[in-house]
Amino acid sequence: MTADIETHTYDVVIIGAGGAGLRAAIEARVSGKKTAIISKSLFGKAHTVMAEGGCAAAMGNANSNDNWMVHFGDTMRGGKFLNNWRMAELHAKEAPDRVWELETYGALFDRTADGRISQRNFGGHSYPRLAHVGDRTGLELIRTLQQKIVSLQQEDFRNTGDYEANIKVYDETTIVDLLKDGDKISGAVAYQRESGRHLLFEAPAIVMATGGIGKSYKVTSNSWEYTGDGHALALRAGASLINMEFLQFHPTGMVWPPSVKGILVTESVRGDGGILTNSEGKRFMFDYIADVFKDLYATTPEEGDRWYTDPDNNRRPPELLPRDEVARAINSEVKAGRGTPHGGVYLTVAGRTEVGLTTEAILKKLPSMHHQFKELADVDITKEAMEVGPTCHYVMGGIEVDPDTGAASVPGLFAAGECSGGMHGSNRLGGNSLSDLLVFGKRAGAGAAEYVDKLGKDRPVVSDAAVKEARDRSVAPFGDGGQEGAENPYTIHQELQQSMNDLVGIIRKAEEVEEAQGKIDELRERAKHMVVEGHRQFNPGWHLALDLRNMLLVSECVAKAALIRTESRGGHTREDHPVMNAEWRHKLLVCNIKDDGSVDVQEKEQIPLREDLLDLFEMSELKKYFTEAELAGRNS
Ligand SMILES: Cc1cc2nc3c(=O)[nH]c(=O)nc-3n(C[C@H](O)[C@H](O)[C@H](O)COP(=O)(O)OP(=O)(O)OC[C@H]3O[C@@H](n4cnc5c(N)ncnc54)[C@H](O)[C@@H]3O)c2cc1C
Repeated sequence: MTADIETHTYDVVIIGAGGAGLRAAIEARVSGKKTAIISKSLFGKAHTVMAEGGCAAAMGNANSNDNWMVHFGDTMRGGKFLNNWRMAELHAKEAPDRVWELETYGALFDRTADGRISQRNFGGHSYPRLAHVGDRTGLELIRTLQQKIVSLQQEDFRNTGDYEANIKVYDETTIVDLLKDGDKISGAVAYQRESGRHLLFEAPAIVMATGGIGKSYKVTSNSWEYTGDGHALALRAGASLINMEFLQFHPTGMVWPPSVKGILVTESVRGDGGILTNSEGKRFMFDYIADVFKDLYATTPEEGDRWYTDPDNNRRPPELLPRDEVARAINSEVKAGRGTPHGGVYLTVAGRTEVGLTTEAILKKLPSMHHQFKELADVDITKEAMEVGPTCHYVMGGIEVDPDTGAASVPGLFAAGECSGGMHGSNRLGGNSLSDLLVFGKRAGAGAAEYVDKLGKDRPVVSDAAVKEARDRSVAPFGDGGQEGAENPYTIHQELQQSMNDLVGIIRKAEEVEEAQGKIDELRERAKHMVVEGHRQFNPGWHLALDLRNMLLVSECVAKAALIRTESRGGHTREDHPVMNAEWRHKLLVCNIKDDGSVDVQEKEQIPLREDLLDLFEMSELKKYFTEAELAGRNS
């Protein structure tokens, strides 16, 4: 017992029970480490469970021309060459093994006619590459990883008589602060949602796997737990964040009815043959093929449609451009007055029999979408068009890590999944997150285990004073809501969401981002006076007050980086700097926390792309992204 608080001691603590956290936990446990999994949500209800379309891996099942090099090229192209190339390389090379490994854990993917794992098309991927289970892939992924964890617990029971001897799950438990001994991680403080009681986890290694930050935005596909906790916890512990200006606005969220605005409409709808049209009935994406993609996409609807059945002799339809391109195009159509009655565009699978979308095929391939629209909007997608528009979906930015081990700059801190940064550059391709979770979850778990081995007996120690400080800080919001100057967390959250949506959203300009920064400063001051009433047992107002500390910090990172990057690239579009600038491609914006608690953003040079990887691209393509100086000396 330290500082009169329930204490648990582990080798490795994993914060987050999504795909990244569970894969990291499996690796740490099989490396012989006593491992805890902490999850803010219920076990099984992490964001990964919501993933629909699939998991990208160049297995070559649907087209034997596919291989890791093509996948690597697509990922770099999708990220506009700002990606951490080593991560993109490891990801492309290792994703197939991670998917096949899932099968050994018991995953049941959809199959091709000859019995291999079925792979579907997605935006920005040259070949059908997404291993999937209908449009419920994340559910199967989480189910399988959980099953593997249970099997490890059964093994531990056989050996020790205790299921939880070496791996234990603490769900509905939220980490509020990381603890350090000198410069090294020593543990973390949490509270339990239901009881409000605090817990202390002593551990020399922590893997952050907390997912994204979408709840800082008003219209988002993300659920309640995506409040940027891991980003903020790591930042406050001294780690750096990169690429925070890059947020993915998924082109197709529901726009109607208002209560479900933002809920995702999977990209598989387009991958399987769905088309986007405006209020004039025009397939408008043909007008939005950017120069860098000109030769890769069909220029007529006929060619685009032929591609579904004959991909080797036709180019893909522009509905399958990377997400940033499609989201901007939809935004432009709506702004030009060619939107639907509810401010979106139409997405249609009904009647697309020419690409194989019969009613039966729609129901088989897109059962969740059919159910979602029928239940939430009373729209039958086998007969009617869907109304869709952009929704804040994914953060490319995150904790800066070593690609091979997932280690952050703070000794003992590791990160994987959506809360880590670098892999996807300025824009993530659909399907590349589920594979990212598996590849880098495994690597971070192994990295953490190796770190613990190297520490030996010389483990960092938790200080009672730091635990008390964390605990006191977390209960500080309790008070009398009627007192003068008291602020309500729900009001602060609403104002933050509105500002981020309107001022640092899909299209940005300097004055608006500056206005957002002013608003964040104001909200940070007001947040100091947040008061929550009642007691600590299941008190959502209190939980939100604690989450806001993280959302405000992460929003400050997004706004500050968005102001500094004076170009448009991937998930960062500046109306006042509309062009991609090669001088910015080799620069990262790195966020750190200053002594006064505010965010400092500095430019940092990217490590140049390795020569053999550069050789995978045509010179004509590289010229679109790189400066002349960077390409000097290469054969044109
Ligand atoms: C609707 C939807 C559909 C998607 N479809 C696809 C797809 O088809 N293919 C694809 O590749 N990607 C898809 N994505 C993206 C992908 O699902 C996510 O990027 C990915 O699941 C993130 O996984 P993760 O393991 O990093 O985090 P998550 O799965 O979100 O897990 C985060 C975990 O951290 C926990 N947590 C957070 N904060 C704390 C804290 N303070 N203390 C303790 N625990 C904490 C949460 O409770 C949760 O357990 C989709 C996303 C959405 C929203």
